[in-house]
Amino acid sequence: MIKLENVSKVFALEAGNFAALKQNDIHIRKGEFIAIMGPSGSGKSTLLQLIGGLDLPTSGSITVDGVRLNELNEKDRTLFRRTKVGFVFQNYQLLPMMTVAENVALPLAANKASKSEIKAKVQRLLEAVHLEGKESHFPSQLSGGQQQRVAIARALAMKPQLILADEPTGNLDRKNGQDVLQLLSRLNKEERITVVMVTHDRHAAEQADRIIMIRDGEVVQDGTEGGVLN
Ligand SMILES: Nc1ncnc2c1ncn2[C@@H]1O[C@H](COP(=O)(O)OP(=O)(O)OP(=O)(O)O)[C@@H](O)[C@H]1O
Repeated sequence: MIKLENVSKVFALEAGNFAALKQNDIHIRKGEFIAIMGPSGSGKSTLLQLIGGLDLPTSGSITVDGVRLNELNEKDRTLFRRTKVGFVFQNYQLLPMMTVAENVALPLAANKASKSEIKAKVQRLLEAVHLEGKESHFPSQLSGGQQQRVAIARALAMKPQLILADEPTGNLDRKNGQDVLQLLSRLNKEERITVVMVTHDRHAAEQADRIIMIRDGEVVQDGTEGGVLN
């Protein structure tokens, strides 16, 4: 599903070049639930951005669902992100002036679906995250956990094979965090959606099949080999 070969990411800074990721090989199978952990600044978000085609590696190759991201032009990379990947962020990234239904409908509207099609789909997506009845609410009228579930519904709108979640429970209390983790876990198990989640929270990481640890831009431990779960 996801294959990174010898992937490095170097940022050019005034003080010189900075390698945020250094020659990493990572292989993630379809249907896996992966947690990426590591200290602040170790390169976790950078890794997620590369897998999601939000940025390109400086060297090495990245293949996602048979697509070699290095070889896509800007337009195809945008299409890849829109159709293949659902992004979930720590701060939800909902549009505050839009209702819950309008937020979830955003990716569908961009795809020129008809109004009735969109309405029916939004309804189904909100049911899937147990937020039926909240269609006309604004994000500010929901709890953090509910907002994150709206963001997950939006991420699911295009039926992605892959969800990339960057600290999805980072802003949530334990109960709301649990709900969001359970939802990701259910989508992984029942819909066979591959989930790659960056987290600082050991408890959250334990939901995953495998934990990949990153330090200073390098994978230092991989759950399948190092048994970090035990
Ligand atoms: N666009 C950029 N330009 C320059 N440096 C960057 C850029 N993006 C990230 N970095 C640097 O790369 C390193 C890795 O950043 P990244 O955000 O991937 O870390 P992280 O592990 O996700 O950290 P955190 O847990 O604090 O979110 C950091 O030192 C960061 O300053």
